[in-house]
Amino acid sequence: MAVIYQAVYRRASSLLCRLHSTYVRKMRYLNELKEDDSFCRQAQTSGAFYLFHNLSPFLQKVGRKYLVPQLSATEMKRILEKFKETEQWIEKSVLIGCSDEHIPHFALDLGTLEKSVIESELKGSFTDLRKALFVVDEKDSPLLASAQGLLRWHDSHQYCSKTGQPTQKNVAGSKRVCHASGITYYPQMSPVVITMVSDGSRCLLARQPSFPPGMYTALSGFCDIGETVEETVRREVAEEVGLEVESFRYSASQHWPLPSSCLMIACHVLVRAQQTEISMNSLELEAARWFGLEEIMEALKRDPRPSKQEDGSFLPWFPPKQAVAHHLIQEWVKQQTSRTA
Ligand SMILES: NC(=O)C1=CN([C@@H]2O[C@H](COP(=O)(O)OP(=O)(O)OC[C@H]3O[C@@H](n4cnc5c(N)ncnc54)[C@H](O)[C@@H]3O)[C@@H](O)[C@H]2O)C=CC1
Ligand SMILES: [Mg+2]
Repeated sequence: MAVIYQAVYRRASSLLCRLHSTYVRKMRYLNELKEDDSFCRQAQTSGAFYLFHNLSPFLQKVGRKYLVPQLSATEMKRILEKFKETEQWIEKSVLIGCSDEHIPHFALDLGTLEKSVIESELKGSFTDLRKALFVVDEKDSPLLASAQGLLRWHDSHQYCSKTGQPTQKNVAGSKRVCHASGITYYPQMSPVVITMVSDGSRCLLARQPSFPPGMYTALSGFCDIGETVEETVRREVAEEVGLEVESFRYSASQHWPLPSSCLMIACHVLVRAQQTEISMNSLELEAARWFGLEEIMEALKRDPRPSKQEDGSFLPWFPPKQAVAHHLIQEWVKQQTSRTA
């Protein structure tokens, strides 16, 4: 009965969907795949797969470009047969999106299979995510970030934290259930604010001791439970550089997978022009200082990597364009230049 009901429901929603835009149809289709295990299992047989090995994505270098290849279900089967593995492996995959034509996209971690064999078979290499994010085409880095974030969450949530029993993932990988306690676990991420502080004519950037030499970026911090985004921004700016936020403007957000899934919420704030003396928290930061517009524009021209001077010091440089911090710095420059024009 349930099967007939689902078929009727699907037929009715597909008729209705014809009236919707491509985007709406895609989102409805993905939602259905998440909610309906048998529909998703069937979709896996015609899906496209992105491969990972112990959370490192598979890339192919073609000329100077790094591509993120998709494997068809048939190619997946061939690889698994080579290892004498069954197609049940495909069930370990997680849904990460679909094409406009409704080809579902899955990510699959082949961590227990011999890495070098897959690499030579598919003519590419599993690449550390920290490198991969910055060498692939800009449109592919969010895909790698969300796929790896989801695979990492499944890898570290295989047991129920209340009963210690194994949890089972649904086919799409949008949740895990402990059948002993009835608890459903959903993929987690931590909200983090990233704040471009300005006093009206200068902006404040800082560095942590773990950053590569010379790299400065906007202040960041995890949201505490119960806080609003505005409260986190106000607290982090006070904690890290001892300044009072006067006004706040939301800019953009980004999923950031390092070291594990964060939702970066980027904003601009102004501090009181009469109170701009930095009192840096040296437990968290190694340096924090004001930058003028010209110095920022010079640093933006540099490659995003350390460049050592003859005297042993490093010129300031900023995170690459894939990071939302870069977007904040560019926005600040635009705002300052339009003001002075
Ligand atoms: N995409 C981008 O442009 C940027 C991303 N980030 C990311 O923002 C995140 C937070 O930045 P921080 O300034 O280090 O944060 P932070 O200033 O809050 O300090 C980190 C400390 O917060 C505590 N903490 C509280 N909740 C935590 C949680 N859910 N997970 C881990 N630690 C937690 C820990 O004691 C940790 O040592 C980092 O993961 C970093 O990779 C930071 C700057 C730029
Ligand atoms: Mg911080």
